Order: sequence, then structure tokens, then C-alpha cells
Amino acid sequence: MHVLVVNAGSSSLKVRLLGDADEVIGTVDLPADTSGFDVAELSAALDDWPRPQAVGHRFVHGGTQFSGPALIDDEVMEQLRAITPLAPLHQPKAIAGLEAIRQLLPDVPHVACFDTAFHTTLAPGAYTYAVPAQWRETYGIRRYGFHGLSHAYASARAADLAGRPVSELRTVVCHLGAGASLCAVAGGNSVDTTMGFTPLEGLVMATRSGTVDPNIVLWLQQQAGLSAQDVAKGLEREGGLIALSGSNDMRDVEAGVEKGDERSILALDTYVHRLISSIGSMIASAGGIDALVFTGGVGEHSPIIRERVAVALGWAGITVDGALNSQAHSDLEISSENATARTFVITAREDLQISGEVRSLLG
Ligand SMILES: Nc1ncnc2c1ncn2[C@@H]1O[C@H](COP(=O)(O)OP(=O)(O)O)[C@@H](O)[C@H]1O
Ligand SMILES: CC(=O)OP(=O)(O)O
Ligand SMILES: [Mg+2]
Repeated sequence: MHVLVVNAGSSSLKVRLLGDADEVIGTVDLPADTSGFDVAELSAALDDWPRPQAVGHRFVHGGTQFSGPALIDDEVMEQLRAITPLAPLHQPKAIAGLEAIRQLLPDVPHVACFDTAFHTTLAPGAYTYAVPAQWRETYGIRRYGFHGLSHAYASARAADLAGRPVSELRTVVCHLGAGASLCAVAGGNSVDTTMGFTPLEGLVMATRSGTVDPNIVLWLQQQAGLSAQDVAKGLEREGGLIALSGSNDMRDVEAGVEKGDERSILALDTYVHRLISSIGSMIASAGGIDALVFTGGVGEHSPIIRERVAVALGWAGITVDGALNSQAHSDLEISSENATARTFVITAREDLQISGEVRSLLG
């Protein structure tokens, strides 16, 4: 079965056609802004490729309704639309992509695969926010966690590379892309993760602030007179690296640091500080660490960040080999010989995770 995989991230729409053995037959990456993407360009690409027998769509948020892949019909579409306000940077693009591709390929099954599904194994103590019962019960306020498709794939791939069953490993996955999150995986299950009710919590990201004191939000509105929209924009689209350095691209930040630019130095220090302290917290949640995994655009391509993390986490038995780290092509182990916890660089392959879920759902 050929599976077309559609991954609507915050900054792009990535489309892959995978063959019977999951080999990549076709690739198209379209920039996606708030107004959507170029359907004509997508349609031209699909015309050039063999016809897929199924389509898998990445959905960032599955709410409490979806704990695994779902075959799309009108009722599922309604439920997906209802979840949109929980992931405003992602869900509108995923729905636009789904609607466009359903029109181009009306006769094949379409399956929604969810970032949140991998985190449905979180224990109540890990997903509960200590807020009034009415908020939790009426509004479903809880930690959902995201990037689950990537965390699931990368943790399983690390176990493969380590030559150990996933059931024996305590792994921390660092998915560092435009959006970024960590996941503590113990025995193959997600036991903790840094993103929360929405993909805004946790690490410093390209344009998202990550965790801030919630009273900052209230203070800005109640004392400084900012509107809710202004605050949302500052946290989601004008926060993170772009707020600190002026660029949302880690390559620019690193180039700035090279030149001694003070804003870039502060951006990198803030990014790395939050990353290290959060990995420490994930190690505690996993009950220790056997494998540390870097994935996503920054995780795969930034030796500087991997090096700074490894130096800071020597206490956890993590040390990386300088030469391996600086050459790293994925997928590769970069641990030094004396490391007691192993470090891997793994290419993010949400497409493979999605095609696997589509194949197993459709039998
Ligand atoms: N060589 C590199 N060094 C540092 N960062 C990089 C490099 N290449 C890409 N990146 C970062 O990766 C980010 C994109 O990550 P990616 O996982 O592809 O994004 P998305 O979250 O949209 O899927 C870019 O914004 C850029 O900051
Ligand atoms: C959940 C999320 O932030 O996704 P992305 O990194 O693709 O923006
Ligand atoms: Mg991504």
C-alpha cells in the first residue's frame, strides 16, 4: 500500500509519498502561513506521483476524544474542528490540508494521526494541573503533551540502535524543531513531557515563549492594559528565539553568537538553560536515563547545543564524543566510550510513524 503522509507543522506543510516498504517516493514541502498554503502546487506534485491507497494526516491535538488513529468521516471532521482553539498555530493548517487533499483524493481512506495519542499513558499525577475541579471537569484542563508521533518514533529507533528492547530503556527524547518538547519514555511509554494543555508550555521555541509564570499573563492584562490578543501574540508568535535574538532560526542565533552579538548570546543561553533543567526533570520522571535522543531541525543539526547539554549532564552519565558530535549525520550514536547513558542523533520521521499507524488501522 502506498501511503501519502501530510504533516502540517507550525511553519510548513510537509507531504511525503511512502511506498509499500515505506521507501520515500515523493516529497514536497510547502511554506504554510496563517492563510494556508498553495493548493495548486500540491495538486501538481500529486499528479506526478503514483496514486496512494491511503492518506495519513498529522493532527497536533486530539483532545480527550482521540487516543489513537481515526478514520476520517464527517463526524470526525466536526470533532477536529471543535478542537481548533486548543492548537491555534497548527489545527487550522491541518484542517485546511485535510480538506484540500480530500478533494484531490476523494476515493481513498483518510486517517488522522495525533501528536497527543502517545501521551495518553501519562499517570494522573503527571497530567493533572492543580487547578479547581470545575476547570478540569468542565473544560478538560489537563496536560495533553505533543510531538507524540516524533517521540514515539525516535524512542523506538533509539532502542533499535542501542540493540535493547524498548521495554528495558529509560529514554529522554529532545524534539527540537520550530516547536520543541521533551518526553520521558520508560518501558516504551510516555511518562512525562514538557508541553501541556497546548503546545505553548515548556521549552523556549522559535516563536513561542515556553513556560512563563502565569501571573505574567494576568499582570499584562490587568495592570499593563494589554489585550488578550496582544498577550497571545507575544507568547505564541513573537516569543521565544525571535523575541530574544530577532530571528526565529537557530542558525542565525548561532551565527550571532560567533560574532559576539549580545542578543544572540542571551537567546542561546536562555534556550540551553531551559533545555538542561527540563531534561533533568524528565530524567527524574523516568527514574534515571539510559538513552538521550536529539531529533528535529535543531536537535539533528546543532552540535553546539548537543555539546552544551552533554557537558551540563555529565552527572547523569552523559558524555559525547567531540568528533562524532560535530560530524553527526543521522541516525548515529555520539556517546563517548565512558558514557553510562548513551546519546543518539535521530532524524525526525513523523511520516514513518504516521504510515505505520495508517497501515495498522486499515489492516
Ligand atoms: N544547521 C542547523 N543548525 C541549527 N539549527 C538548525 C539547522 N538547520 C535547521 N535548524 C533549525 O531547525 C528549525 C526547523 O526545525 P524542523 O524540525 O524542520 O521544523 P518544524 O518544527 O517546522 O517541523 C529551523 O527553524 C532552524 O532553526
Ligand atoms: C506541536 C508542535 O509544536 O509542532 P511543530 O513543532 O510541528 O510546530
Ligand atoms: Mg516538526
